[in-house]
Amino acid sequence: MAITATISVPITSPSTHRSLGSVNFFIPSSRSILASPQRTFQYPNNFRLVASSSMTTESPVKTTTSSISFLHQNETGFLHFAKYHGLGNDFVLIDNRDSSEPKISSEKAVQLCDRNFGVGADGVIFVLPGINGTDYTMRIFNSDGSEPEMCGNGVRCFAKFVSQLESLHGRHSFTIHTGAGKIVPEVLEDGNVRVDMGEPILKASDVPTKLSPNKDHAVVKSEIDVDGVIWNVTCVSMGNPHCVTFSRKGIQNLLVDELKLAEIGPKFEHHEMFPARTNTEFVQVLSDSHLKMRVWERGAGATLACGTGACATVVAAVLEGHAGRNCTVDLPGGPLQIEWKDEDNHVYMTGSADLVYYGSLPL
Ligand SMILES: N[C@@H](CCC[C@H](N)C(=O)O)C(=O)O
Repeated sequence: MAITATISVPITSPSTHRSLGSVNFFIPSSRSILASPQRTFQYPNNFRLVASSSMTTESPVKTTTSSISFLHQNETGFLHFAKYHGLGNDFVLIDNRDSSEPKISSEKAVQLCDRNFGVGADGVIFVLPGINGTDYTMRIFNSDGSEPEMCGNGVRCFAKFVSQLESLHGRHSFTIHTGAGKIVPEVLEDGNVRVDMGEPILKASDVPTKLSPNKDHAVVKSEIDVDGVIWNVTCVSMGNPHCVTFSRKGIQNLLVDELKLAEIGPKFEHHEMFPARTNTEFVQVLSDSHLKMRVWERGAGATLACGTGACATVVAAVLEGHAGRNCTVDLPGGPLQIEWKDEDNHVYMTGSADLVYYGSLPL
């Protein structure tokens, strides 16, 4: 539950010194946070945002109308957004329910995602009107401006954002149209979100990968040469493509903390065997129900978590015989609970999604 401890944050135009609005910071409950006395944030278009004051928060307070009204502001010329994260995989969320076209371009999304000159995020997510009988549509731009089909952590953040926009309380669920088809998140009583992520796609040409299928049209524990090193990979699509590896020549169980991700990740992402590029998960098996994973994301690089990647990891672990269908996947940003159900072949993901703050930007 978010609270309403608010720092007064005026946005002023450097040229006219005119007030342009404000940003509210909502601090997650059960934490005590001391904001530094003077913090400066630089936003695109040379607008400067200065937060001064300090505060502590000690007890959870229910979200009040001030956060709701902040989200429903609609002066023209401003982009109102919410910043959320799912285990450190962070997103700018935009209420786009009044139009089926995203309010900002992919170029603008790249600027917003910049961690030095923008808000800083792994992607920008739009809440659009539903299509094909669904309640909402989700679209997302990666931080490089490309548009993926799906985002697991993003869909949990989307669910929490929609709950706030629609003032939904208690346990509730809705349907979301995505590039990966219909996705159904359920916000639980404890604030976590459980998502029916649908069926994994294993057919090589649909992932897509040019690696030769070796098991029922799928690529399971196949060798791939990446810059002279032979890795064993299983390819899975959760709507978006994933290449999962547990081992490479000479190393049966990867020690993921030792990997130089920034060096190896891009070589997988742009490998000729992946015509749509790929997300890559490097996985260490801790037990048959506990995996540790680091990810290099297509279009975003090394992130602290990847929901679709955690789902693909458990599917690959089952196919390679490393684990059972119900696993905890530890990511750098925290754990996800993943179940690949035998009965319906769907993958279910459960994890947190948290509000960081609300903000406004001149468009
Ligand atoms: N972090 C996301 C995946 C976002 C999309 C990905 N970078 C892609 O291009 O496929 C997740 O949590 O699933």
